[in-house]
Order: sequence, then C-alpha cells, then structure tokens
Amino acid sequence: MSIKIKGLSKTYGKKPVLQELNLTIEKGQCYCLLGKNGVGKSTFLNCILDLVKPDAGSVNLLDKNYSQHGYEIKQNLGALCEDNPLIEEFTGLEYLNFVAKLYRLPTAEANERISSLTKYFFSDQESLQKNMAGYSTGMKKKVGIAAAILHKPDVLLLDEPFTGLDPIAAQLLVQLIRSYRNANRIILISSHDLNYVERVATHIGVLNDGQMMYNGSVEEFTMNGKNLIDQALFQLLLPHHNPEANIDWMLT
Ligand SMILES: Nc1ncnc2c1ncn2[C@@H]1O[C@H](COP(=O)(O)OP(=O)(O)OP(=O)(O)O)[C@@H](O)[C@H]1O
Repeated sequence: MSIKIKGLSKTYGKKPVLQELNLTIEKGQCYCLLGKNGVGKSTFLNCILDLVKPDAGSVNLLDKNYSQHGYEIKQNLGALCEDNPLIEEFTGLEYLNFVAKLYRLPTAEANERISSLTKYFFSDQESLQKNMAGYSTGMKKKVGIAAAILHKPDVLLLDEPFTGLDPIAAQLLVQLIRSYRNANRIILISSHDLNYVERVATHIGVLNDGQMMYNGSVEEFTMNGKNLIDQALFQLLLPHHNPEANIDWMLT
C-alpha cells in the first residue's frame, strides 16, 4: 500500500510549479510537505487528489491509477483541502451525515462515528446544530477534518490542518494523526506549523523551485534529533531567500 508519484509536472501559464517530481509514500508514514508560500504544496496535493490535472507524470494510489480506478481510489481517500469547502447552509451535523451518505456508511455506523468525532473535537455540542455559515474558522476546520476521516480512508491528505485550530484542538489532532498513522495508514500533510509537524512527522519533503530539495526520514532531516525541524528547514531554505531584503527604513 503506497502513494507512488512519477515524473509529476505542472505549469501554470509560464510558471513551472512542479517539475518531474518522483516520490513514494508507504503505509505507516506521516509525510509532511514543507516549503515557502506559493511553492506548490497545495498544487501537489491537489494533483494527488485528482483536483488538478498534471501536465505530465502519474499518480498511483494503493496500487491503482485514476484513469482505471478513480472511483475505488476516491472511496479510500480522505482529504481536507486548503480552502476547506463546506456546505455552509447545513449545520455541522447535517453536513457530516451528508458526507456519511456519500460514502454509503450504514446509518448505525455513521451515527456512532459522527457522535465520537464530534465529542472528540467539540466540547460545545450545541453549535453542531447551527448553520456552519456562522462557524469560526477553527470550527469549520474541525468539521472538515471529521468529514475527511469519517469513512476511515487508508490515505488521508490534510492541507494546512493545524491552521486556525486552538491549542487544545491542535493537540487533539496531533493525537488523532499519531493513532491513524500507527494503524498503518498513509497520511500526507502540507503545513507551516512546524511545532506540530515535529510531533507527527515520520518523513519530510521540502519543495522548492519545483523540486524536492529534501525527501527522507525525519531522523535524517534533523540529524537524529540534533536539530529541530525548523532549524533544519532554515538551514536548507535560508540560503535561497533574497539576501538583499532590507527593512531598515522602519527603524528611523
Ligand atoms: N489555479 C491557478 N492558476 C494559476 N496559478 C496558480 C493556480 N493555483 C496556484 N497557482 C500558483 O501556483 C503556485 C503554487 O501555489 P500553491 O497554492 O500550490 O502553493 P503553496 O505552496 O500551497 O502555497 P502556500 O504555502 O502559500 O499555501 C503559486 O505561484 C500560485 O500563485
């Protein structure tokens, strides 16, 4: 069971975002994709989700490809997209029930899972009876996460899952990701929240200029824990940042 990416390329207009990327993510891994703003992390995840069509290359999930087995792949794939699209006219509970129906979960099982996930993430259960249009960013994010894992997919893709969560919810998500990973599934995360990445990652990918600047275990990335992930990332990326940037005008 794996995600296999071969020769994946994507250009928007004249801007090459992904250039012949090759990558394999195995079960039991929590692969965290890091990189500067606009470097192509969401584009990469969206190619794996079949939401963005790559110009070249192939995505193989769980030994299947989209052209022949799109339906089966999507049944076994859960995702939280960066813009976290929800149907905001629905209450949180209505939405989760709707998602459960899409995945054809038996009613009793759906009720049990929705109840346990909402109890896990929401101390205020009453809010789940209200329309999501009135939810805060973090509340929407928690509903989006619950919707992504409701059908217990073997592959879970989370784009910026920690952004907007309060520290309690973020810690609960860390625990959930660890348990999910330990159950031998595949988790792929794009995140700038390195404190949380530190707690969940088994593998790290650093995307820069269309290429994987680093792709390997977290141990190797941090030199067996001698560095924190943020230190290792700065060492890798800072030399590529604009050295002439100067904001001294603010000081006078
Ligand atoms: N639909 C689109 N049309 C044109 N350009 C796009 C489109 N989507 C993304 N881009 C461009 O592709 C590049 C990569 O965007 P992407 O959102 O994948 O980056 P990212 O690494 O996820 O960024 P961030 O960390 O800021 O969320 C950016 O330059 C962005 O402007």
